[in-house]
Amino acid sequence: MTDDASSPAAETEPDPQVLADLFAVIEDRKAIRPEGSYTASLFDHEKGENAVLEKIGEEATEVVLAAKDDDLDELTYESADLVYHLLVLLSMNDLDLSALLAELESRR
Ligand SMILES: N=c1c2ncn([C@@H]3O[C@H](COP(=O)(O)OP(=O)(O)OP(=O)(O)O)[C@@H](O)[C@H]3O)c2ncn1[C@@H]1O[C@H](COP(=O)(O)O)[C@@H](O)[C@H]1O
Repeated sequence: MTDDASSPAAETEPDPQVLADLFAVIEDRKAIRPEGSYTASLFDHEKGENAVLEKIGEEATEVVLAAKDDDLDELTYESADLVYHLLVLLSMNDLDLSALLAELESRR
Protein backbone atom coordinates (compact mmCIF):
# COMPACT_ATOMS: atom_id res chain seq x y z
CA MET A 1 0.00 0.00 0.00
CA THR A 2 1.31 3.46 -0.86
CA ASP A 3 0.47 6.99 0.21
CA ASP A 4 0.79 8.16 -3.39
CA ALA A 5 -2.51 10.01 -4.00
CA SER A 6 -2.25 9.28 -7.73
CA SER A 7 -2.31 5.48 -7.23
CA PRO A 8 -5.59 3.63 -7.92
CA ALA A 9 -5.58 2.30 -4.33
CA ALA A 10 -5.45 5.83 -2.91
CA GLU A 11 -8.44 6.79 -5.08
CA THR A 12 -10.60 3.85 -4.01
CA GLU A 13 -9.55 3.35 -0.37
CA PRO A 14 -12.69 3.92 1.76
CA ASP A 15 -12.52 6.52 4.49
CA PRO A 16 -12.93 4.93 7.97
CA GLN A 17 -14.90 8.05 8.85
CA VAL A 18 -17.73 6.72 6.65
CA LEU A 19 -19.44 5.00 9.60
CA ALA A 20 -19.48 8.19 11.69
CA ASP A 21 -20.68 10.18 8.67
CA LEU A 22 -23.48 7.69 8.03
CA PHE A 23 -24.55 7.85 11.67
CA ALA A 24 -24.59 11.66 11.47
CA VAL A 25 -26.87 11.46 8.39
CA ILE A 26 -29.18 9.05 10.24
CA GLU A 27 -29.35 11.44 13.21
CA ASP A 28 -30.09 14.29 10.80
CA ARG A 29 -32.92 12.33 9.13
CA LYS A 30 -34.33 11.59 12.59
CA ALA A 31 -34.34 15.30 13.45
CA ILE A 32 -35.47 16.79 10.11
CA ARG A 33 -37.57 13.96 8.58
CA PRO A 34 -37.29 15.02 4.92
CA GLU A 35 -39.98 13.71 2.57
CA GLY A 36 -38.90 10.75 0.43
CA SER A 37 -36.16 9.68 2.82
CA TYR A 38 -36.28 5.93 3.59
CA THR A 39 -34.34 6.58 6.80
CA ALA A 40 -36.79 9.26 7.92
CA SER A 41 -39.69 6.90 7.15
CA LEU A 42 -38.24 4.39 9.62
CA PHE A 43 -38.51 7.07 12.33
CA ASP A 44 -41.88 8.41 11.13
CA HIS A 45 -43.86 5.26 10.89
CA GLU A 46 -45.68 4.36 14.07
CA LYS A 47 -44.44 0.81 13.64
CA GLY A 48 -41.01 2.03 12.60
CA GLU A 49 -39.12 0.17 15.29
CA ASN A 50 -40.79 -3.12 14.34
CA ALA A 51 -39.90 -2.46 10.70
CA VAL A 52 -36.25 -1.95 11.65
CA LEU A 53 -36.19 -5.05 13.84
CA GLU A 54 -37.72 -7.07 11.01
CA LYS A 55 -35.14 -5.71 8.56
CA ILE A 56 -32.31 -6.62 10.94
CA GLY A 57 -33.65 -10.17 11.17
CA GLU A 58 -33.96 -10.41 7.36
CA GLU A 59 -30.56 -8.89 6.66
CA ALA A 60 -28.87 -11.10 9.27
CA THR A 61 -30.36 -14.16 7.56
CA GLU A 62 -29.18 -12.88 4.17
CA VAL A 63 -25.68 -12.37 5.62
CA VAL A 64 -25.66 -15.97 6.87
CA LEU A 65 -26.88 -17.34 3.52
CA ALA A 66 -24.30 -15.31 1.59
CA ALA A 67 -21.53 -16.59 3.87
CA LYS A 68 -22.73 -20.18 3.52
CA ASP A 69 -22.74 -19.75 -0.28
CA ASP A 70 -19.25 -18.19 -0.21
CA ASP A 71 -20.76 -15.30 -2.16
CA LEU A 72 -18.42 -12.54 -1.07
CA ASP A 73 -20.08 -9.75 -3.08
CA GLU A 74 -23.45 -10.63 -1.58
CA LEU A 75 -21.90 -10.96 1.88
CA THR A 76 -20.48 -7.45 1.57
CA TYR A 77 -23.76 -6.01 0.23
CA GLU A 78 -25.96 -7.62 2.89
CA SER A 79 -23.50 -6.73 5.66
CA ALA A 80 -23.80 -3.08 4.63
CA ASP A 81 -27.62 -3.36 4.81
CA LEU A 82 -27.33 -4.94 8.25
CA VAL A 83 -24.91 -2.33 9.62
CA TYR A 84 -27.05 0.52 8.27
CA HIS A 85 -30.20 -0.83 9.95
CA LEU A 86 -28.27 -1.52 13.16
CA LEU A 87 -27.15 2.11 13.24
CA VAL A 88 -30.76 3.23 12.70
CA LEU A 89 -31.79 1.02 15.64
CA LEU A 90 -29.11 2.58 17.87
CA SER A 91 -30.27 6.06 16.93
CA MET A 92 -33.90 5.08 17.46
CA ASN A 93 -32.99 4.12 21.02
CA ASP A 94 -31.08 7.38 21.54
CA LEU A 95 -27.78 5.56 21.65
CA ASP A 96 -24.77 7.13 20.00
CA LEU A 97 -22.26 5.48 17.71
CA SER A 98 -19.70 6.24 20.41
CA ALA A 99 -21.55 3.86 22.77
CA LEU A 100 -20.95 1.04 20.30
CA LEU A 101 -17.33 2.07 19.69
CA ALA A 102 -16.70 2.35 23.45
CA GLU A 103 -18.09 -1.15 23.98
CA LEU A 104 -15.84 -2.55 21.24
CA GLU A 105 -12.86 -0.61 22.62
CA SER A 106 -13.48 -2.01 26.11
CA ARG A 107 -13.05 -5.54 24.76
CA ARG A 108 -9.60 -4.98 23.29
N1 LIG B 1 -26.96 3.07 3.85
C1 LIG B 1 -28.15 3.23 3.55
C2 LIG B 1 -28.99 2.09 3.26
N2 LIG B 1 -28.76 0.77 3.25
C3 LIG B 1 -29.91 0.20 2.92
N3 LIG B 1 -30.87 1.12 2.71
C4 LIG B 1 -32.24 0.91 2.31
O1 LIG B 1 -32.73 -0.17 3.06
C5 LIG B 1 -33.70 -0.83 2.30
C6 LIG B 1 -33.36 -2.30 2.35
O2 LIG B 1 -34.48 -2.95 2.00
P1 LIG B 1 -34.40 -4.30 1.24
O3 LIG B 1 -33.45 -5.20 1.96
O4 LIG B 1 -35.77 -4.76 1.01
O5 LIG B 1 -33.76 -3.85 -0.15
P2 LIG B 1 -32.70 -4.53 -1.01
O6 LIG B 1 -31.34 -4.34 -0.41
O7 LIG B 1 -32.88 -3.98 -2.39
O8 LIG B 1 -33.13 -6.04 -1.00
P3 LIG B 1 -32.45 -7.33 -0.41
O9 LIG B 1 -31.68 -7.93 -1.55
O10 LIG B 1 -31.54 -6.97 0.75
O11 LIG B 1 -33.61 -8.16 0.04
C7 LIG B 1 -33.66 -0.29 0.87
O12 LIG B 1 -34.75 0.59 0.67
C8 LIG B 1 -32.37 0.48 0.84
O13 LIG B 1 -32.45 1.61 0.01
C9 LIG B 1 -30.34 2.32 2.93
N4 LIG B 1 -30.89 3.56 2.89
C10 LIG B 1 -30.09 4.61 3.17
N5 LIG B 1 -28.74 4.48 3.49
C11 LIG B 1 -27.90 5.66 3.80
O14 LIG B 1 -28.72 6.64 4.37
C12 LIG B 1 -28.51 7.88 3.70
C13 LIG B 1 -29.78 8.69 3.74
O15 LIG B 1 -30.69 8.14 2.82
P4 LIG B 1 -32.26 8.39 2.88
O16 LIG B 1 -32.82 7.22 3.62
O17 LIG B 1 -32.70 8.41 1.47
O18 LIG B 1 -32.50 9.66 3.60
C14 LIG B 1 -28.07 7.49 2.28
O19 LIG B 1 -27.33 8.50 1.67
C15 LIG B 1 -27.23 6.26 2.57
O20 LIG B 1 -25.93 6.68 2.93
